[in-house]
Amino acid sequence: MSVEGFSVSILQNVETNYSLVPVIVKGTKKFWTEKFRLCLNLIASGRDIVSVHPLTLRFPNLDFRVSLSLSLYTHTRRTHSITLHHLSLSLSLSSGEESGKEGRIKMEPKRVSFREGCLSRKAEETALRRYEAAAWLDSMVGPLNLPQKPSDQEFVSCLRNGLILCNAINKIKPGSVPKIVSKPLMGSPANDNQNPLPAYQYFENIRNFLVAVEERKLPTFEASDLEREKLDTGSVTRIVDCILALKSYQEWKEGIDSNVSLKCIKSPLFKLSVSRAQCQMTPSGSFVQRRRLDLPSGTERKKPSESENKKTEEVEDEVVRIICQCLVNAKENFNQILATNVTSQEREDPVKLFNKIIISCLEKKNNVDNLKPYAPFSSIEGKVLNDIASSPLKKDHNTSEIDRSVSINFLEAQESEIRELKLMLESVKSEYSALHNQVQDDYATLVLEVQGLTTAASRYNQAVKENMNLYNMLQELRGNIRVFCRIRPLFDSTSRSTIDYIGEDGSVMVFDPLKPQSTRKVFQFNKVFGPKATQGDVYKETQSLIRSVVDGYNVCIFAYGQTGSGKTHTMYGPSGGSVQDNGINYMALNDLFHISGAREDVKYQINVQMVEIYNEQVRDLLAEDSSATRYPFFCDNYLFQLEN
Ligand SMILES: Nc1ncnc2c1ncn2[C@@H]1O[C@H](COP(=O)(O)OP(=O)(O)OP(=O)(O)O)[C@@H](O)[C@H]1O
Repeated sequence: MSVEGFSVSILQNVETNYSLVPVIVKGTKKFWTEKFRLCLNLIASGRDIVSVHPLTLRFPNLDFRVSLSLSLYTHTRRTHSITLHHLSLSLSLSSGEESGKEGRIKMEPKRVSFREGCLSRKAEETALRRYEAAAWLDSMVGPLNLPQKPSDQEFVSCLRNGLILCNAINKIKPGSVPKIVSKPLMGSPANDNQNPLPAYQYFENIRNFLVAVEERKLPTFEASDLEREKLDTGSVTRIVDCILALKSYQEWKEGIDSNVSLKCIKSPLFKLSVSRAQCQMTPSGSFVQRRRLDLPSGTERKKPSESENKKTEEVEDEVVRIICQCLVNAKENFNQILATNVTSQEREDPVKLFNKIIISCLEKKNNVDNLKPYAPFSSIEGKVLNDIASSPLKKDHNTSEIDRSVSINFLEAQESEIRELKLMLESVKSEYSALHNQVQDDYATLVLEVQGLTTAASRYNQAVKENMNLYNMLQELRGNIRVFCRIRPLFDSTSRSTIDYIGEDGSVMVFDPLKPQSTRKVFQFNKVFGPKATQGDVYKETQSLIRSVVDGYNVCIFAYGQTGSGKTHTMYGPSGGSVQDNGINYMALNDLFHISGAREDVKYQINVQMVEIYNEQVRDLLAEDSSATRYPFFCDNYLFQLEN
């Protein structure tokens, strides 16, 4: 990819997944500074990088000998580890002759543990900030005759007499320190380390410097931090913070690198400062225009007075100072916050990690309390705070104390509701689990019952089928053709019977009553009904065949005999008789309707036809048309359908 003539090629290193960035060295120091920042942005884009910290560009001399020191922290999701990678760029180029020569950032990844990485990073950050502060002072009031990377001792010793600090702030804003004690008093040694000023003299400079810094609401330090005996990391850090704040103050005051800074530094404090600087650089420089730049339009209704402007600026400065202090505290307590408040899961996501650190810092009581005095502002000042709290700038970065307190209350309410919802969820889950178990039990019981019923039904059907088979098998065994003999009673009581003997085995013996000594004849039948046998006795022997008809078997029952032997009496019964005198036909039809009606799963159709065979002529006894009574007459018109 190409960025404004600055050739940047990002190559993927498969093993480490880092970027190698060949660059062509052209341009000025300022050009390089901007391009390297762009370059780092390109490196950081699209990667899971916890931090890119810090970027230090050194241009110690004019032969374009460039060194880049970069600590890149990346987070590996798979192993949940944060890895520190030291990147260094070393270009050794002569001025002019070797312009255009390619340089390359060398990657030297070094894996360290998370805690070690944090400690190492903090120490490195402290050192780099010290170098940056020294470089800036050198550019402002130098030369300081310090090494490129001064130690804490060297750095503090250089500042101890206060001359450099006072000159620096006077250069930013002349007259900030009206009187600088630069010469020893009578009888005192000359200066610096060989002849340091008396303590009370450089204390005068330091005190004046700190007063000037404090007037501008910038981070300060204690004068004792410069004392040799109390020199420690915290003291040096406060001094460095003060100097770098002064540097930022100088940058926005002069409007240098405003665009680049806005792009690279995302702090709302810095944006607010830049916005303020831009307002001051406008021709009118009015308060209204400043509001238009960084606050909503709601504050444009009333043009504030001069005193209100001043008061509003003071309020803004105080808010800015508190927020700045909050961020500094966050930086100093970074390790503690990481160790106590950040879970391993949150470390996976850089955005979550950043938000967690900021929220942990903002949750300190002091930060909220510091802003409370400004909450009840009812005039312009209140609007300023409200505007700051509600401005998109604040919402984007979650750093405003006012909005933070509202957010905390909102989050607490949300957490309370979430807890209640969780309890409800647990209750519903338990109820659902109980119902689910009950349904499962009922379902299992129902399944067992259905299975039992199915089994019983299957066995019942099987039993019915077996019974039917056995029944019809029994009918066959009893004989498919059965011949019964019924003996009609005598009409005349004086006449003599020809029946000599009726056996239980179906045999009957007959003789001639006029010749009692004549030979007797014996006939064998399936059963012989005597003269006293009733209609029911005769039908009882034939009733079993009616069920076989319903089971699908063909059955025929007919009477045979000479005239007046009682065929009609047996099959129909006597005319005008009672129900008990009904013949086989009536009783058979009654059973037929009864059995077919009991079997609901089968639909039966019953047809009745009545014919007479007389003198070898067949006649339909149910036909209404006498001409159609003679055979053949079998047609549907003469069939009587009797349905259930
Ligand atoms: N078992 C009986 N008990 C009492 N009376 C009977 C019995 N059998 C027949 N009879 C009577 O005998 C008479 C003749 O019977 P039936 O008419 O049934 O004979 P049939 O065989 O039908 O004669 P045909 O062949 O001439 O029609 C009838 O009056 C009938 O009531």
